[in-house]
Amino acid sequence: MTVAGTDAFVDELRAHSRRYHDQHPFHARMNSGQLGARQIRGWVINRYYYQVAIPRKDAAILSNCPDREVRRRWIRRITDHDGTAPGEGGIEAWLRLAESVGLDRREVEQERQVLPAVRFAVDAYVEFARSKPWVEAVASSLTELFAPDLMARRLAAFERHYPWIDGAGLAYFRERLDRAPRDAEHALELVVDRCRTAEQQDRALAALSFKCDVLWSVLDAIDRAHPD
Ligand SMILES: O=C(O)c1cc(C(=O)O)c2c(n1)C(=O)C(=O)c1cc(C(=O)O)[nH]c1-2
Repeated sequence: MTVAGTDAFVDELRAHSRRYHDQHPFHARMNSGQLGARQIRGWVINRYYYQVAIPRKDAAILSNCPDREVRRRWIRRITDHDGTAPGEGGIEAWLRLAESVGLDRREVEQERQVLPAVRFAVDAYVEFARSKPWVEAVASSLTELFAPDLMARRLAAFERHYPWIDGAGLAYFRERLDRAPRDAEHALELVVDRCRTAEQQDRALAALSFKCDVLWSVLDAIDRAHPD
């Protein structure tokens, strides 16, 4: 569909919240305390594959982006995930989450238990960033507009329903509460600024739809593999 002014465009981007993976039945069960330890572990193991793909996806955006100002801000996303020294960064925090749900970090890092459909979906996201114009790849990151609400609900749910998980393991989600809005605001600014024609706006909307599908497919695969 074609949109006109900036407000209508932003409204359409935000309307993708209806397709965000917070609506997925697996997340609904997670947030209402219905998942068992095996299901939580399966989710953490598979989501690790997404976490390690994110900085590679962001490096692909940087490599396609000729604008120095944009690169200067975007590069923070990579150091947020990788850290700047051993023992730091979001991926390390995810591994601590893995340990606090009872997993062995080496087992998680080996990625042997990652489901084929999760690999396909996450690899498709990285490939999208490599092969599409950088602004479209930035638009695909805009699911992060919807992430903070889900993070807040997830934190509350883990503390309330899963007391067997060490609270220190939840640091990753606490950090995302601040970082996701910062990152999403920057991405939204860029997309609104660079997508002026109806065609550019349609491509940005399609990129965001694609990303909603990536996240949904990841959860479909995890849900199917861990019915109980
Ligand atoms: O747990 C989640 O529900 C969730 C969702 C998303 C998202 O909406 O894409 C991201 C993350 N977490 C996340 O941790 C993260 O670092 C991240 C980076 C990106 C991105 O597309 O650049 N999305 C997300």
